[in-house]
Amino acid sequence: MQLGVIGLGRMGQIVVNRVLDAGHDVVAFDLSEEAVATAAEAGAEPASSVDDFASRLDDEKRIWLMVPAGEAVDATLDELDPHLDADDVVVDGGNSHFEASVRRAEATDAAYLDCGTSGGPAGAELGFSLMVGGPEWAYEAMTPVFDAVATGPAGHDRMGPAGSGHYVKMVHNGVEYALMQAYGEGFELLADGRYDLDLEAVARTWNNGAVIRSWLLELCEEAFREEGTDLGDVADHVSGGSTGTWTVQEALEQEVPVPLIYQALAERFDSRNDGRFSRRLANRLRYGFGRHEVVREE
Ligand SMILES: NC(=O)C1=CN([C@@H]2O[C@H](COP(=O)(O)OP(=O)(O)OC[C@H]3O[C@@H](n4cnc5c(N)ncnc54)[C@H](O)[C@@H]3O)[C@@H](O)[C@H]2O)C=CC1
Ligand SMILES: O=C(CO)[C@H](O)[C@H](O)COP(=O)(O)O
Repeated sequence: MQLGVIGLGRMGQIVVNRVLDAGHDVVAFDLSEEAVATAAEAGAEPASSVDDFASRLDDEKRIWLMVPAGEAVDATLDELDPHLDADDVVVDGGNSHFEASVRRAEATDAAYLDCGTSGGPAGAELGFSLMVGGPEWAYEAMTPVFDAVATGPAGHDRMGPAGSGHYVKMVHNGVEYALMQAYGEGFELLADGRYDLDLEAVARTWNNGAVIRSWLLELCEEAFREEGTDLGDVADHVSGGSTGTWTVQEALEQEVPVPLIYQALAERFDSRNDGRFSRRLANRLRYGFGRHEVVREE
């Protein structure tokens, strides 16, 4: 089978490599010539533009987009659209908002599959977990590619109609935030608590048979091993947050309580503030009602 891949960054190169390793052909394009050259070295057929890319694909085009979510997806689809018809399949494997995916599925002539991709660059060896939404025939047509990119046949499934794949991935990321927060709080208590503990040893012990063992906990173990039990100079700053924000917005709309996911998201936002206004005001209000001393900045 032949697959065209657009977007050859951290994730796209893995898609290329895994599909090539499974014995399929790949045509590759990226705005970065360096990224195209890397894919070509791995065995992909390089393309120099979207038009050139489309001209190298078979009549029934099978395309995987792995560009950043948002404008890049729309820009790529705008350029691809004149080359697409109803026999073609386009997969968006990025972290797009599910409503954008529904809109794009309606707008294009091709069959559109929204594919939530989990595993990250670190999961390259094992393969990814793929959550796919869109027409059943298109999912079936892409099965050899999904088998190659995922951990295998059990690593992907069709979640439902257009949007459902990215919807499930959005919630997956919300769960990811809450799990990270829970591990973070537990290790913070251990770090600041009564015993002088080696947190790498704690994580390793937990990872061997404990109820709370997981890949994220293995990554905690790795972090303590590589950064030290006090995390060295790793800053109190967490970036990102779009998928968690969408999860909380959707939970509010559906009136489903997700306090843990919200709290984890709020902690991220809080990590980017040097001095929280609300806490400074609380500091001053305690003086207002109780004549408690105001703690002043040095
Ligand atoms: N890195 C991760 O852990 C994961 C990322 N994702 C999602 O996968 C998608 C890609 O992520 P990464 O590979 O990490 O990003 P990246 O930034 O490493 O790579 C993106 C690539 O797309 C190319 N690109 C941007 N606009 C383009 C355009 N209009 N036409 C052609 N190429 C274009 C860039 O040159 C770059 O090579 C994003 O939606 C991301 O949210 C999903 C799961 C995990
Ligand atoms: O989807 C992912 C993991 O599952 C990606 O790593 C994503 O980039 C995480 O972004 P954010 O931290 O902003 O949610």
